[in-house]
Amino acid sequence: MKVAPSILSADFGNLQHDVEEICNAGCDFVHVDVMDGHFVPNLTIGPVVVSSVAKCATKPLDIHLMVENNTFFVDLFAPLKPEYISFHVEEEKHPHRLIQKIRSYGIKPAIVLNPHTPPESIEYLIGDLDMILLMSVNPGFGGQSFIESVLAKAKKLNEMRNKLNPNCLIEVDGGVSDKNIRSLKAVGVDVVVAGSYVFKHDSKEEAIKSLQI
Ligand SMILES: O=C(CO)[C@@H](O)[C@H](O)COP(=O)(O)O
Ligand SMILES: [Co+2]
Repeated sequence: MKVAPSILSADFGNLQHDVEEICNAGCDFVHVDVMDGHFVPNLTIGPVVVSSVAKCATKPLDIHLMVENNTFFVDLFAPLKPEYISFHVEEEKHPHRLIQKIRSYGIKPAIVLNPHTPPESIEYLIGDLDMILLMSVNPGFGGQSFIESVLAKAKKLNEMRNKLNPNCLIEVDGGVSDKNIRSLKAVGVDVVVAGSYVFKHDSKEEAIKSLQI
């Protein structure tokens, strides 16, 4: 299991320190939550701050867009060369076109599904994706409780991707901890995002290792 700590739970007054700490502690990706105050009722960081994060991160960035105007934000973040840019399918009229645009920048495209969005909604996109991100909380905030129904959804999605695109990873984001990591592994999840669980631990290394099962 790969682990992407979400810097939403970092200390923004000491962001460089916290980014370096999770990278040195052995995380696989640095998860960056971009919120615009419209798609979700919260506002986070833009390309100025994320470019500082990119400079001190020694692990690849996993940018999670929670915004209304996806194309505008893809153009804004592409020069920072993240490994992944993911966007919410609920907020995109032309997801296939946006996947092509992300790939044209040399970035791996990923799609995010909110807790209520069925995996079947992306059946005809799976072949063009590098990762699918399942939200296991309602997007917008860290520190929420894990929604159990995502386990059945991940199981169904795992069957779909094994058939249609075995190289496409499944990522789960929200309320992930050592309490649910085994259940997530059992249904075929490849990558977990963990914000509050990692950052509340004194030893980031122990926290990250406890999820890398
Ligand atoms: O995208 C989001 C929230 O919208 C996440 O990436 C959270 O930041 C995860 O935080 P925890 O639930 O792990 O505290
Ligand atoms: Co996220």
